[in-house]
Amino acid sequence: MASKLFSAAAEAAGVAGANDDPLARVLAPPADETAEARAARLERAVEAQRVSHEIDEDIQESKKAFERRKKAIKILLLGQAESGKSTTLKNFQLAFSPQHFRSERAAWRTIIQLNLIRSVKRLLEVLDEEWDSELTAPVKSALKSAPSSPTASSSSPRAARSRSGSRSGSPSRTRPPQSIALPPSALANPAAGSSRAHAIAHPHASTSAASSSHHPAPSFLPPSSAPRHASHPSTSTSVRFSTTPLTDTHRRLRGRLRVLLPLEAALARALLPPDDAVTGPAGDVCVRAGSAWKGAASVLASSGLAVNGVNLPNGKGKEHVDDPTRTLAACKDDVVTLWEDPVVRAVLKRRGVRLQDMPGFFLNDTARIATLNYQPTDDDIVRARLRTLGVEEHRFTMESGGLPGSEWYIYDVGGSRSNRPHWIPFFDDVQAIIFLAPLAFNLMLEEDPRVNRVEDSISLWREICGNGLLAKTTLILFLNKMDILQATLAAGIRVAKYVPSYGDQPNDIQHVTKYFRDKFRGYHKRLSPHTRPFYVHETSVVDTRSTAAILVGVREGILRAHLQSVNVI
Ligand SMILES: Nc1nc2c(ncn2[C@@H]2O[C@H](COP(=O)(O)OP(=O)(O)OP(=O)(O)O)[C@@H](O)[C@H]2O)c(=O)[nH]1
Ligand SMILES: [Mg+2]
Repeated sequence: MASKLFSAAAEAAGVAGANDDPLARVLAPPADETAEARAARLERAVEAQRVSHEIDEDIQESKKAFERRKKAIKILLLGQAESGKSTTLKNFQLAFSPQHFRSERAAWRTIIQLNLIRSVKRLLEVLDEEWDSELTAPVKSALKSAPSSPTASSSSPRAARSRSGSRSGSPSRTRPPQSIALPPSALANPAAGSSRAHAIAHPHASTSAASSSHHPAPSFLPPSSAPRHASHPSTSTSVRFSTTPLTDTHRRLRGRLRVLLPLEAALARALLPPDDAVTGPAGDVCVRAGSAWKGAASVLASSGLAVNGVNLPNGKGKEHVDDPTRTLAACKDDVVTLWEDPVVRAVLKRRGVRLQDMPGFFLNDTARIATLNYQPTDDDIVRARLRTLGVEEHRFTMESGGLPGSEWYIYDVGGSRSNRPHWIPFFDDVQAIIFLAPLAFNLMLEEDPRVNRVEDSISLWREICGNGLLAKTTLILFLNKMDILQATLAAGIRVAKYVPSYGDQPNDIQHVTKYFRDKFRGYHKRLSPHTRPFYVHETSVVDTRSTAAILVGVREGILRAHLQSVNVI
């Protein structure tokens, strides 16, 4: 259309005065036009025609893309933060578009290094908390005449964090238990909070009730156990004495590993322009949807960085960043020694910290990852943690299976509460929702540590089931992280302690899964605007093999429903 206008103008310019077209008259060259002016005018007309062609082609392309998208199958991945949405997406890519998945391998190397550094950082924090708390440990009357130690009279920020119980391998993990408070028809009423793992008895715990009001509560006690006022200040005091099994060797290791700490921020800066790199609630690096982090990370991973500097791929010019790969490799043995040390493990256990439950946990693989020529395996990529912000669109062309060559769009969303309003615009244009709900009955939300994770998942599920915009959408529920549920139950953690209505049913995986599955099924049945089938799968999406088998079934089911809805079958 645009090109027709310009060609008409160019033609008119060439044959000015040859007809009565008013446009041609307006565009006609002046009668006394020189040869040079004519040449310049014709050149401009040709350029205008070229631009016009380009615009026409763009419009055609957009129309085709719009048509393609309209016909394509669209899936929305929903669920709370850390439920496994992005991991499910990676499984889709690995199963149905493996070439594309593997083309991003280099980008994930940097993220996995970041994940490893983050775990080391957390490990060092726990050791610091341990050393801090030994300085404030109270002792009883044997020392009652001793003056208070100046080191014990105030609390360090680390010790304060430790007391608050808000930090652990998985930040929500060490919260004192809170029972799930679901709507009346869901689970039972909340029960009073009680102590759990992190309140492991300390050798001096029994003395705490008498500790002085001038001294902070000992960090090994949950906040609820800490006395508000001292009843007998004269019977106890705090002095500096060693209660920790950690030794000078541990201090030396910690000292050497501190070199890793600045790398996290430096890598994040190198990966992304400031507007795209964001720090998550747990202080982790995350990126906004649509940012070019994969390109930047690939460049960073393959740039063969010099020891002391790197040209940043984000176009911000030169900045000096220690080569993370070399620094990590230099620290490899120290990280392995510290992580495998039985005393360190005992301290972690006593403090109720399970680093292995942290998203993006790679400490067990340090010897393999902290090397100069590390290349991530498929499993590493699937297990890597990068928080999603906003909504990411991923387009697939199916390489095999039903309807090969068909186009699929998968939308991966950020699951934390502040991200949820961004989901709604996608509701009226998707055929299926895969809803991920880990049965983390003993964990709290990171963004609101008062809210139990299963409670949050169930109330989200209720909203999805009852939403009118989604009345015709296929809902597929993944009860995810079954491997973690299995380990939690095997560790003797009882569901009834957090979900009183669970009662005295057996605390095994079959009964627990059935209990929660029935809750989800009940809401699906009761709240769906029209009757629709309830699809549910028990998944551990970090297990790529079993997930691939599940996804083949899911894909065929969605395809069939889609074809039925457009009356093809
Ligand atoms: N053990 C285990 N870990 C899992 C499972 N599913 C996901 N994870 C891990 O949990 C972490 C969080 O998974 P993600 O897929 O990033 O979670 P998400 O739902 O995309 O989270 P947001 O982007 O914050 O909304 C990652 O480190 C995953 O490797 C699972 O079934 N078992
Ligand atoms: Mg995600």
